[in-house]
This record gives sequence, structure tokens and C-alpha cells, in this order.
Amino acid sequence: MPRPIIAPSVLASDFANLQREITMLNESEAHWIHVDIMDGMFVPNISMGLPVVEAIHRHAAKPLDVHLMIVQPERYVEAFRAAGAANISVHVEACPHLHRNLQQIKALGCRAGVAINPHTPVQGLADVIGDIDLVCVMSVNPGFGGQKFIEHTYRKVQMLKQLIVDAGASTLIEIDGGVNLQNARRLLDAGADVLVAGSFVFQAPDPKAVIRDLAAV
Ligand SMILES: O=C(CO)[C@@H](O)[C@H](O)COP(=O)(O)O
Repeated sequence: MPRPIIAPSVLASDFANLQREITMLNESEAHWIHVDIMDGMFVPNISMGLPVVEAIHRHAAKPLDVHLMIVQPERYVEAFRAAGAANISVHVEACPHLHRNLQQIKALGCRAGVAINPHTPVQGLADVIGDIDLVCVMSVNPGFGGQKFIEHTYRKVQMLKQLIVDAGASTLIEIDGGVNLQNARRLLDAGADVLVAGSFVFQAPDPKAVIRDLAAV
């Protein structure tokens, strides 16, 4: 059984000690560093912008997995690439021209991701699944860390996995929101490849141990 990719979400980290938090992630068994960008429009919260992503990138020894929760993401994709993003995910709900947006991200040399909200059916991705490197399945409503995992996600991941297999695609499935050691194994069994975890990692007394446990699930 392949091991999951673990992507701790810095949204839950101590922003006043960001360099220390990134050093901890560098020393941990995390594979990617998940960075949440919120604009107060697509989601009812504002998180961080380009200068903070640049600062994280300066210290990070791991790829930055940037999740754009913003309207009209095509306006900023290039800037986030320049700031250090390795993966860029845009929300399907924010992209009337998703195919074009995916090509734009790939042309910059990034992994092209699509995030989908809990109410959005996976079937809407069928015609572009071969163009998507990563689907970020939101298992909470985007905008805030520390929310309760939505149980319907398991079924959704199974359906998405089937869609990927049927298309002969190699798209990774990432789960974002409320991930912990209680649901991780079931998510991987349903077809998940990447686990994003924010509060479960950063609120733990020993975040590195939690990351190690998630990687070993
Ligand atoms: O995108 C988001 C929230 O919108 C997530 O990446 C959260 O940051 C995950 O945090 P936890 O639910 O694990 O606390």
C-alpha cells in the first residue's frame, strides 16, 4: 500500500513564529507544505498573501501546495508561481473557464489542482480529469481551520477515484479539512493520496509526532 503524502496546513500555525513553524515542518516527515490563500470574497475570511508565501518559500525545504480560495484566480496564478508555489489549486466554483485555468497553471511548470467544495459533485470534473494533477476535496466548507469533518467525504472520494480510474488518469486525491488519525485510514482506503491537516498537527503537543503518525497510517 503506497504511503500517503502529508501536507500540514500552515493556516493553523503560529504566524508570529512562522520561521520556527517552517523549520519544524522541514525537520518532520511532511512531504508538502499546504498554504491557504483566502480573499474575503470567495470565502468569508482573509488569510495571507504573496509576501507571506514568499517568506515561507525562503525557509521551506519542501514543495508549497498553494490552495487559492479566491475569485478570478487566473489573475494571481503567475504571481503565486513566482512566490514559490509548486502546486496551485483553484476552486472549480470560481472558474467558469477551468480548462484554460489548468493550462495556465501547467504552462508555469506547476502541478495543476482543482479544489471542490462539499456541495459540488465530482462528476462535473469528468471532462477535464485527464488535465488535473490534483483534486483537493474539501471535507469542510472552506474558509476556516478547525472545523468538523463532513462524513459524506468518504463516498465522494470513492466516486472521484472511480472517475479517475475510468479515465485512465493519474490524478492525485487530496483531502482538506478536519483530517485526523480517526478518519485518515478510511480516507486512504476510499482512494485518497494526500492528507492536509491543520489544527490536528499544529495544536498537538508534538506536531512532528502527529505528522509521523499520519504518514504511517
Ligand atoms: O482550506 C482549509 C480551510 O479552508 C484547510 O486547509 C484548513 O486549513 C484545514 O485545517 P483543519 O481543518 O485541518 O484545521
